Amino acid sequence: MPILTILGGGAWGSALANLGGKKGSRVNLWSRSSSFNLESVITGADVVVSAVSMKGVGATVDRLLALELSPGTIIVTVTKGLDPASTRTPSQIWQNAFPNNSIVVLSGPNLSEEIQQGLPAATVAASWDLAAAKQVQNIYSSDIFRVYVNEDPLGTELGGTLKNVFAIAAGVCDGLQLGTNAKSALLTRALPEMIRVGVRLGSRAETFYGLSGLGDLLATCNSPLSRNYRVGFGLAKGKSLEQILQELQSTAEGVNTTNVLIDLANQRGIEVPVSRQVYRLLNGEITPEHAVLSLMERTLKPE
Ligand SMILES: NC(=O)C1=CN([C@@H]2O[C@H](COP(=O)(O)OP(=O)(O)OC[C@H]3O[C@@H](n4cnc5c(N)ncnc54)[C@H](OP(=O)(O)O)[C@@H]3O)[C@@H](O)[C@H]2O)C=CC1
Ligand SMILES: O=C(CO)COP(=O)(O)O
Repeated sequence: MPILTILGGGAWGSALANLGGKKGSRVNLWSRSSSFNLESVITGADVVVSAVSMKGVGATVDRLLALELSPGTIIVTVTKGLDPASTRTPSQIWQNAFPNNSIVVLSGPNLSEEIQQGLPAATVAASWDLAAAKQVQNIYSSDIFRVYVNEDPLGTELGGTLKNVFAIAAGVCDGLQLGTNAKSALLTRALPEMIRVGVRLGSRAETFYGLSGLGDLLATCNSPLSRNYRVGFGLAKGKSLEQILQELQSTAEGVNTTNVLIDLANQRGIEVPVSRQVYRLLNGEITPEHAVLSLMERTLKPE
């Protein structure tokens, strides 16, 4: 029976603990408020899943570095964010800290509330080490959770990370009641923007057409269960970002991701028109209506 240790007892960590238990793994769920110590649940673990938000990744890596993690332990990262200081993804941070361990990215259209209700979903386990990805596939696949594998961890991770920026835009679109045509245009233009960034950072374009890219874009941009969508919706309804985040009482990674993405785009000269309007909106430079107008009035070009 595999031993699975989840780090982070938030919405997604809790759902992943339940999903892991369904398939018969022995599951430990650890969070900073746990009464047991981290070492006791790391020792002997076959798989350690990091389910903390971006702001907790550095501290979690440091905690594990202080312990003896076996090189045979697979590290799975499910965080959908970018590090503001280095612009690196969580899997890059984990790989850098643990060069001898296999790192697997688990990402897809996986709204935790639906999964906790037992509704069916699919996802992707991605790694340079395909055997490790397949091990995670076996541990997590069940009658309600179908896991695919691929060998593009960066593309898989960036799909789940970048779609949060567009989920904010989609929330604005729905909050302003712009209609189905506008929403379709937004989501369709979001995909090449994600691919442009992903390919420049070293991912494969085709990964973004799969579950972790287009799949997660559709789920998150169409669901009020998404916290990032709710950020955009709230802004369109005239609430301040501060008030929205206070009411959410949960993680909306898209806010930080937008800021880091614009840094990256500026450094590398990547064209990200939709993300740039989301950035200006989040930073109080424009109104939601002005953001829409700016996109409509861009220089005309071929599709
Ligand atoms: N909810 C969802 O539907 C999905 C979420 N994700 C991603 O998973 C990640 C976690 O999201 P979610 O569980 O929903 O968020 P929550 O807001 O529910 O939980 C936040 C988690 O991050 C941890 N955390 C926050 N700050 C720190 C810190 N400074 N040090 C250590 N740990 C910290 C918390 O740890 P602790 O438990 O110790 O308090 C908690 O586990 C995000 O990147 C999100 O994008 C991915 C797929 C689906
Ligand atoms: O990533 C998610 C679903 O795949 C969760 O989206 P939110 O973080 O916007 O709630």
